[in-house]
Amino acid sequence: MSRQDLDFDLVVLGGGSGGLAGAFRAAAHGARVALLEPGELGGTCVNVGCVPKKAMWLAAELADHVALASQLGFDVPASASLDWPTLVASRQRYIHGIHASYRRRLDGDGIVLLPSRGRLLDAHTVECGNGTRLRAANILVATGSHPQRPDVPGAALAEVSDDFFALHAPPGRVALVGGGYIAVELAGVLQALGCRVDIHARSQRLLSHADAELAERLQENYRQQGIGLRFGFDLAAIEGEAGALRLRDAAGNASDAYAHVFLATGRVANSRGIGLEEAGVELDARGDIVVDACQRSSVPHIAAVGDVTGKMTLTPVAIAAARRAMDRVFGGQPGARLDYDNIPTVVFSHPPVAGVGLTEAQAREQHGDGAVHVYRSVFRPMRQALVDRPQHSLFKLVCVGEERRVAGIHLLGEGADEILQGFAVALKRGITLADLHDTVAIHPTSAEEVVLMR
Ligand SMILES: Cc1cc2nc3c(=O)[nH]c(=O)nc-3n(C[C@H](O)[C@H](O)[C@H](O)COP(=O)(O)OP(=O)(O)OC[C@H]3O[C@@H](n4cnc5c(N)ncnc54)[C@H](O)[C@@H]3O)c2cc1C
Ligand SMILES: NC(=O)c1ccc[n+]([C@@H]2O[C@H](COP(=O)([O-])OP(=O)(O)OC[C@H]3O[C@@H](n4cnc5c(N)ncnc54)[C@H](O)[C@@H]3O)[C@@H](O)[C@H]2O)c1
Repeated sequence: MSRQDLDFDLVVLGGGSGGLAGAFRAAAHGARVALLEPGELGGTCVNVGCVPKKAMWLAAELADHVALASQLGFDVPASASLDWPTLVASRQRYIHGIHASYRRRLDGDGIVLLPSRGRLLDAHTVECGNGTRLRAANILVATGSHPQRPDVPGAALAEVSDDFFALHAPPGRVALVGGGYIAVELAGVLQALGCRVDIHARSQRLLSHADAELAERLQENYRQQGIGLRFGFDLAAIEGEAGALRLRDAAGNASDAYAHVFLATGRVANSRGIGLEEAGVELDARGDIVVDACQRSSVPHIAAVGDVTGKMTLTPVAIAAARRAMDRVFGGQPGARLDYDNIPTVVFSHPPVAGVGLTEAQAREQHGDGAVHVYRSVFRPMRQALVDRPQHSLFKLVCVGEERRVAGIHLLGEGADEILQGFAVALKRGITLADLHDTVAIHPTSAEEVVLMR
């Protein structure tokens, strides 16, 4: 097929984190690119994920700071009332600015934006919603994921994280089902903004991906803040009517009544019904697109990145994978691929949980108990100590071998979200405990605890 027979060098399905990053990088390499996005530019992250979530998290932090300020003698009420619509309006104004800036960049880079859902007719042809057919040498699938609802009676009565961002008033008494990222983040935000929250988790602890000791301490923190935690919860049904919903467990017990029930029970790839399997693209049992280390699907000129692949479903991962895939296809870098090891993560809880590398349990399993050395620092950040609050931070290093190579860094406490990034670079470079000790501390900070642990 010659270039003249094709409409584009690349058609991208999805204008979220991965799709936009892939389109921009391909265009930078000189490719003729079309991008299909039926919704708002920016996808989940910008519209119903990281960005609005962080805005709400910042507001929740502010609520806490107001209380602190009052204890420190400032003439402010101990609990300031929030005009929720004003907060939402500021948040949405910020998000509209992101949409506009993406539109300008697409225009500037000569990328054709089609406000349409795409469907593969064959391995080189994408059909838009209005029937237009685009022939492309390469296709990038970055269609993301959607919330999964447990298959129980009454599940439709409950809401999901998308609905949380559509709230125009504080939701009052709230149940969150799930013990992962979203349940933990929304619980922290809502409780800090004056709601009463219970988490109902199927697991025996929160945040199964995180170091167990940090998760336990976060649980203590959440209980102190008044968040109800129920573990081993097996959801059987959701009953009642809007405004007074109850959860029933498998043993038949009914919960208190809640004004809102939010399901945060994982997400499912947007991979069905868009012609992928018909075009020869392999999906696994969960519906994730199967890709190799270079993001190639089972059809080599069709690449996939981000949530639709189910691999580390985070925005920076989708972006990094997309850029490298486009460097491989259009940038003359045949070996370009993302290293999925040692990707740092942050859960925006109150306080945040940040981690990179192996948890203590993973290190013990991989290297054996004898080779693992764990260092901890438990301390009260100055802001908490000044008002004699009980909240402590827990910082933890997991080192392996005689040379004490740093294999994991796990931080729970205020500032953890900002502290980890630099240390994640160091861990990826293979530093040892001695390298940390050789670095002079910055005092007085929480971050200095990382280089002072012995
Ligand atoms: C509540 C919440 C909070 C989060 N917080 C964070 C965070 O703090 N940090 C972080 O790193 N990650 C966070 N995430 C995860 C992050 O949002 C996702 O990992 C990221 O958005 C994935 O990017 P993507 O490009 O794969 O998909 P998306 O960003 O979801 O983009 C996919 C796009 O494809 C479009 N699409 C779907 N089907 C088609 C089709 N057939 N044709 C054309 N277009 C189509 C969709 O409309 C959508 O815009 C959060 C997620 C949620 C839900
Ligand atoms: N800060 C961040 O980076 C951030 C924030 C939010 C979301 N995300 C991404 O989005 C993804 C989705 O978030 P999530 O919280 O929905 O998923 P998750 O995988 O983090 O957690 C899902 C939780 O739901 C529970 N669960 C599943 N089915 C259940 C059922 N039937 N009944 C009760 N509990 C059930 C699981 O045990 C788990 O605790 C995350 O895995 C993460 O990759 C990232």
